Amino acid sequence: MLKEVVHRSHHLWQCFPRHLHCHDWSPVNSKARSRSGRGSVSWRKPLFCMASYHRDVVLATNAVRLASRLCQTVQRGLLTQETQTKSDKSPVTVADYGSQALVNWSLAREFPPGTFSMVAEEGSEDLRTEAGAPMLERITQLVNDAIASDAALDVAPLSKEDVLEAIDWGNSEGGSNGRHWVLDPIDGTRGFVRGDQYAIALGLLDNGKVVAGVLGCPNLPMGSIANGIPANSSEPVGCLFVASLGAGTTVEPLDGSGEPKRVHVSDVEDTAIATFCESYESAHTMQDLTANIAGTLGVKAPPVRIDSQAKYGAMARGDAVIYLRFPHFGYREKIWDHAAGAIVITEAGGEVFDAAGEPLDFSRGRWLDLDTGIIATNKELKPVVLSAVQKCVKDLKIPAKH
Ligand SMILES: Nc1ncnc2c1ncn2[C@@H]1O[C@H](COP(=O)(O)OS(=O)(=O)O)[C@@H](OP(=O)(O)O)[C@H]1O
Ligand SMILES: [Mg+2]
Repeated sequence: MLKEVVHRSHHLWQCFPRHLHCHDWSPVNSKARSRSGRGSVSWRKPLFCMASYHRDVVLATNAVRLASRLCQTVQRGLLTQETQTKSDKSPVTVADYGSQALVNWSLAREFPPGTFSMVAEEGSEDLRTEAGAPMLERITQLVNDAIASDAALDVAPLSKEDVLEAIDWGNSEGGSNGRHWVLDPIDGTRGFVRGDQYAIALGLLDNGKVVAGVLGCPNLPMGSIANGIPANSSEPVGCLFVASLGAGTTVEPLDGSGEPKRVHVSDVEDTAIATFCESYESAHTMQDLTANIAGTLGVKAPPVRIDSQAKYGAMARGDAVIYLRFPHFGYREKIWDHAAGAIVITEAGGEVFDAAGEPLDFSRGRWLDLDTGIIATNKELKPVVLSAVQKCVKDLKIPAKH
């Protein structure tokens, strides 16, 4: 089946120069028909020529929406099955693999395998073993259910082999030359298991720079979370953040029920009224250090702690003014944990940098090679935040470059 899709995509691909695609999606959408009981992830049609990454953004948005559906299904099941313990990792793994397969499959409808590079978290090795067979069965079912739930996708079901193949399109090492997609199929695994925040994070690198990013945040309220995430609120949840170089950052409902709106980072310049956000999990960031930095800055509000790159999205629309992340000694950051989030912030007018004040370098393969920590804030506050960070890091005597 994939071969048929790839063939059609390849034909499309040959018709248009790279980065400047003026076609609508009629070859895909002409087959779409409305079927009762099936929603649509609102596949967008690019109608006219726009900035160079517009087409990539459209594809990425559709891919993330589709993967979000699968993740929502799995999380719902995880939280409702009484026999399922929350410490059981298997549902998470199923969702990770399924989300990665769907994003890769979606991109491969337009970029034939072999013509796009994807740096993603998962590989299919374990699923190819006898022990992995039941899991592969379940993933294939979830992937096909997600595709079937979309009225715009009238394609034959994927086989198990198709799913394995799609997962493995994510095995690129990235690097400083050319275009590389970067995917975290479920960022914030622990939040996912708890029933809290997580994100499907898809970025695009061009010659080592992040040029586009899409964050699907299925549990993030559309309204501000500056004062934390309200329990049992009637606020609509599910946000999609989209950013591309020079085009700004937008947020819209993940379910396609509303229009994208431009967002901007907070313009607060007084640290006494600033808020900061950080990882929910204390194992993921040195919360003593971040408290110290916040204290040095005179920040009074308690931290907003949420999982995943949903933090970057929340910050991009001004819910928090500062983001502080300081993993414990020895942890190496991976590019898929920050690529999409970083451009969501920078295109919203913010800055993302390490403790040396340098922007993050995504050109070195699967890992980020940074000085201590990751910090984000608005341009006005960067000098004062950086100075507080450097003072507190020095006091802590953390070895540089960890
Ligand atoms: N020990 C340690 N230190 C620092 N960071 C770690 C660590 N272990 C994991 N990770 C990565 O953190 C990703 C989760 O993002 P956050 O840390 O922002 O969220 S949270 O901790 O769940 O609140 C998480 O992403 P996922 O693995 O996709 O969930 C990890 O890549
Ligand atoms: Mg992650």
